[in-house]
Parts: sequence; structure tokens; C-alpha cells
Amino acid sequence: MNKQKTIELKKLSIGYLTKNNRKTVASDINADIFSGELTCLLGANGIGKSTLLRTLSAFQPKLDGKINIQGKEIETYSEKQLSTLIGVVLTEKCDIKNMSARELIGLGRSPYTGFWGTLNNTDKAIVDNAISMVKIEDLASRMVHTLSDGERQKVMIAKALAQETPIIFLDEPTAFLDFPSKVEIMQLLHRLSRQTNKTIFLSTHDLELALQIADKIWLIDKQSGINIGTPEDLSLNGHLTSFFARKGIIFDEETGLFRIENTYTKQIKLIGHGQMYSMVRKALLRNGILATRNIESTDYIEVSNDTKEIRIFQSAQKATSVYSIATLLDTLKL
Ligand SMILES: Nc1ncnc2c1ncn2[C@@H]1O[C@H](COP(=O)(O)OP(=O)(O)OP(=O)(O)O)[C@@H](O)[C@H]1O
Repeated sequence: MNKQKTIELKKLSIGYLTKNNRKTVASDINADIFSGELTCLLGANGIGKSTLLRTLSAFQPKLDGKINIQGKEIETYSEKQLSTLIGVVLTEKCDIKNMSARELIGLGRSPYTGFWGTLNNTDKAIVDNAISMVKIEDLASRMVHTLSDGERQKVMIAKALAQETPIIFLDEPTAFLDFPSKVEIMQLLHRLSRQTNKTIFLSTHDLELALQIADKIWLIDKQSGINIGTPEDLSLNGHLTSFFARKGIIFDEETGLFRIENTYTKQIKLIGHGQMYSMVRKALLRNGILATRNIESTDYIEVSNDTKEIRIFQSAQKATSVYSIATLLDTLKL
């Protein structure tokens, strides 16, 4: 695929200007965003994700530096030109009454339609295609103000697709969605970036999902600014670990997942492999017991992934066999 640098940020500063105040949210951002990639922006509440997306969408002025879109400074584009270049999906509730989901999605065509916004057959086919890509055929004739937050979010994504822009920015597109819908939307955005060579840049708090699906991750942090890379590189170079370590969350290299930092009161040797091993280990960690293969202890637990048997060896007694995590925890009096 022909990945291209569609957005170039040079010494960019973002923030807010009020009458006699200048509030810088982030400064000296030097970075590129590529077509054919899904890029996810991760960072704590209030760190500046929305501010960055709004600045890149030209909804608010930058404080300093340069934003180049397809090789030209953002300020050189007219509003109409930008509307055929960038589609924006915000999380804010819209105050739309008396409009069906299909009509709202049709507004995505407004950069291409005449003054009255009348859709021709091509426009209608594009709207239908957007509806089917997001799989919301059953919502199309519903009135927008009757939709749930998650349903409306999908409609807004379909509207951005109908706009057929090479760049799409989304501010927390998965915020209101249930877990299967979060996965579905992220996979859809990833697929779109690949199939249509679009540049898709979104902010999210769904870090596990972002780490599994995104091509590139931007980590924004007060201490170390912006770090950018593939999820794997950010993992290997320690940026992910340090990013979350500061927040009482640690990256567990054995499971490849994040977990909340527990204080361990005991430790025990755990023997076995596979899902059974991982689940027993998870349950013990959750109960304040550090359990791995590498611990030397006289008491130990052995699991069989084939028979699902958990054998507990305690105080040199005969092993006790149990077959569920609940019984294991009862036996260990946890
Ligand atoms: N209109 C405004 N005027 C002044 N400061 C603002 C304005 N809007 C936001 N801010 C401040 O800018 C900073 C960044 O806010 P922003 O909304 O970009 O964060 P965010 O990373 O998107 O947060 P969240 O994850 O909570 O959505 C915050 O300190 C916020 O209070």
C-alpha cells in the first residue's frame, strides 16, 4: 500500500487565547500522520486530545508552529476545500430534532451538493453504502433525537463516511458504545484505513483495544510529552510501561495485558501452561498473591490445561484437587 504523509506537524503549539491570557495545552509537537493507517491518541483526561483534534480540524486556531495537510498549510484551504478533505466526528451531543438518521447522514454530502442540499442518485448510493458499512440499516429511518448515545455515534460515523474525505478525525468514537460495538467500530475504521487509504486519527480511552488494532499510537503525557510508534515498539522501548506505571497500572509482560498494581502479601509457585495457568494466576494476583513459575516455595499449585484440574500442594499434605477458581479460592481461604 502507498502510505503517505498526509499531515505534518512542525513545532505546533495548541491551546487557548483569551483576552489577556494564553493557555498552552501542548507545545513543540513535531509529528506526521500517514494515510492507510489508523492512528490512536491516548492520554489522561484534560491532557489535550480534544484540543489537538479541534486544532487539526481548523475548528480553533493553533498558537504557534505549522500544520501541513497534503503538503499545504491548513490556513491556505478554504472552508469548502477543508470539508472535502477532513471529516470530523465529535462526541458532543447534537441538538437535532425532526431529522431521520438517513437525512443526517445525507448532510455528509453537503460539500458536494447544491445550495438546497438535494441528493442525486450517486449521493443516495453513497449514503446507503455508508449505512451498510456501519451496519445501521435498522436505524436509518429512526429520528435522530430518539437514538441512544451509542446508536447516534454510529450515525455520526456513517455521516463522516458519506462525506468521502481522505482524512477522518474522531474524538472518542467508542466512548458510548458497548464492548462488541467498540470492537466493531475500531475494526471498521482500521479496515477503512487499509481499503480506502484514508488517514484516520482518533482519540480514545480504550487502551487495550487501541493497542490491539491501531497501526500507530500517540501517547500524550505531562512528563514526557508525545511519544509515537507502533504499539509493539512503544512496548519494547518501555514507553507504554512508564506511561502507565505512573498511574498505578503496570504492564504485565507475561500476559501482555495491563493490570492494576496490587500489593502482594504472599507468593506461591504455579506450575502449568495455557489458559488455565493464566486464569489461576489472574485470580491469585487479584487476591494479592504473586504466582509464577519462577517462584520457589514449598507450597505450590499445579494446573492441567487438558483436564482443567487444579492441584493444591499445601503443608506437605496430599494434593487437593479442585476444578473451579471459586473452589480454589475457598480452599486457600482467600
Ligand atoms: N475553551 C477552553 N478554554 C480554556 N481552556 C480549555 C478550553 N477547553 C478545554 N480547555 C482546557 O484545555 C486542557 C485540555 O483539554 P482537552 O479537552 O483537550 O483534554 P482531553 O485530553 O480531550 O480530555 P478528556 O479525555 O477529558 O476528553 C484542559 O486543561 C481543559 O480544561
